[in-house]
Amino acid sequence: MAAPDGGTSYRARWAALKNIPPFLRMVWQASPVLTVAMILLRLIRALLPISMLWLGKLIIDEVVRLLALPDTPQTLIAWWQSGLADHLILLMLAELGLALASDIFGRLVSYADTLLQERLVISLSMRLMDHAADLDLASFEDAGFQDRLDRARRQTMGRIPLVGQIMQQLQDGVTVASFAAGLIAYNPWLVLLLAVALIPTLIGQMHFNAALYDMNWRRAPERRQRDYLRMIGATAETAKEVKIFGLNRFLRDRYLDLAERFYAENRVINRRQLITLALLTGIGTICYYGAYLWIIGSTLTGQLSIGDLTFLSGSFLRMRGLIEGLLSSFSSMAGQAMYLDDLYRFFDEEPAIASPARPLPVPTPIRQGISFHDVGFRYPGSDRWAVRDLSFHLGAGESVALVGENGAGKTTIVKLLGRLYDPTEGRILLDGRDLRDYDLDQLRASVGIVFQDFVRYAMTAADNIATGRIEARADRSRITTAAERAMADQVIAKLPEGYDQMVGKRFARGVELSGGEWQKLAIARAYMRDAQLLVLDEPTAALDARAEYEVFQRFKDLTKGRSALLISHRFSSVRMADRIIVLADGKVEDQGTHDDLMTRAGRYRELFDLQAQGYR
Ligand SMILES: Nc1ncnc2c1ncn2[C@@H]1O[C@H](COP(=O)(O)OP(=O)(O)OP(=O)(O)O)[C@@H](O)[C@H]1O
Repeated sequence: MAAPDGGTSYRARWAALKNIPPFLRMVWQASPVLTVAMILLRLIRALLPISMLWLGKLIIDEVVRLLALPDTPQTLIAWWQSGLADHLILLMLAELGLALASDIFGRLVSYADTLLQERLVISLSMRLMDHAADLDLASFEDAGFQDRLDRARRQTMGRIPLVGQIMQQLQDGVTVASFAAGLIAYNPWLVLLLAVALIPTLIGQMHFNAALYDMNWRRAPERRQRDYLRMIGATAETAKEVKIFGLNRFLRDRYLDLAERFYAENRVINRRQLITLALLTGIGTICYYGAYLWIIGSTLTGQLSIGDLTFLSGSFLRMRGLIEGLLSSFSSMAGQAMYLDDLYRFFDEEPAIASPARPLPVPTPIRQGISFHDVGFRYPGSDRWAVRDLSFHLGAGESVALVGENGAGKTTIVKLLGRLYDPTEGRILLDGRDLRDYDLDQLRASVGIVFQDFVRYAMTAADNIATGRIEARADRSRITTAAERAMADQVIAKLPEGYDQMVGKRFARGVELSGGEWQKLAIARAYMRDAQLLVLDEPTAALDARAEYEVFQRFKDLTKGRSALLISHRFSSVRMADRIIVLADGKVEDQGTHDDLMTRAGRYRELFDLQAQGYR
């Protein structure tokens, strides 16, 4: 994948500003009410600074005017009684009112800001999860995609403050415009001076933000590796092996090596930034004092009043701070907007596996079964065929076992059955129609697969089973029945909190289970479904021989009338199937019942004898 137009070019940065409107649309979608409230609050707040400064000027001019009067009162009470200070008092009250309002609006803005950001996190996270669920499994197994996903996930959290930043930007923009209007009224050159002082800083800042983005972009794969090393160096899942094999040193050295390279490049860019920006800011300061000189000079020559002096120098000071802030946050905003590309690119990713425009309903019951016709499949990015010229039939109501050595293609067949992938060549037919013609959700709902590497959810035991049919999560009797069928009920009976026991060590109160116990929970998931085709892809490897035998025996009984596919390396279990398919190098090498296969001097008998010998 090519890098986006060199992060170092300003064009890329300006172009990234186009990402802001869609981002604002997302903000709006996250909460229209809060967005409107935020804009109104900030608009009011934007006009308060100039109003207060102007009142300050009026107050000073009034004081100067009063002091210049002949025979001024000598005490405060006398001032009060004379009524001369009435106007001044009014002005001061107005100033106090504005100061109070400014405080209150400030608090309201940060309150609304926090709420809006929270809403955005929620809404973006939901979109991310929904979209990830729609994408193909192939995407998740692709390293390039994982980098994109990683960046997109980061964006959901990392870009959230951008909301506040854009809003602040708008607010400061309005404030600056109000000050600029004031300055222009006095002397347009003042505004120009200010611009000359600040533009070089803006360009410098933009340049360095782009360089940092560019580096982050290029280094995403390494960063993922670095984070992965840190993760395996310090998590509960890996602690055992890391200790026993003494991997700590190896992991931290590799981590350090990657981290140092990252750090070195980061330091170079940051150092350059330090020097350049220090110089540019110096120019800004000189210009600022030039303007200050003009203001003081004009006051001395009587062109400006003392109130004007305070107003102008106040405006100037505030504006400089504001514009500097605006420019730097504008350029950082543009920089952040470049990161948004990653988020959008992720959202733009379309799944290749989807329902057709006019999907067929999956037949219930399935009458003929499933047939593979010369199916060939290559994993994306791989030039090796995982299966090739594969043809076999899985009849309705039939139980079939797949055997074959590691890498023979058993799991690949399971993935093809669940349409996690589509064949590269050939066709898979369900009751005579291509799997691709059926409604995808219905198809997946009619197969129940327990994978070899099933997920161990850090949730309650009941939820671990309910994931097999999450809509039935509240149906406790369905869950307990599924548990009994999978012999998981015995596991659960031993848990202090039974079905409501948190399992796994990730969270507090969690109880760790043995590998076999986890497998029983996973198998129970299959029984939660009303699947017409049930697949056990070797989820029984950690079960002892007796337990596996029993699981398979029950599986066979309980799936009567439904199609079942069993994968196991244990021949004692495999022989229970109506038919056994022997796979080698992604092809069907032989098939038949156990007895058939044992009469032939093929791979099946060889493997069977090998295993049997081990037990003698
Ligand atoms: N995600 C993947 N990307 C690329 N190649 C893969 C992927 N998964 C499997 N393969 C390759 O496809 C071939 C078949 O793998 P598969 O997992 O189907 O074998 P299996 O028969 O289930 O093996 P095992 O008994 O070890 O589970 C293997 O050569 C494997 O290297």
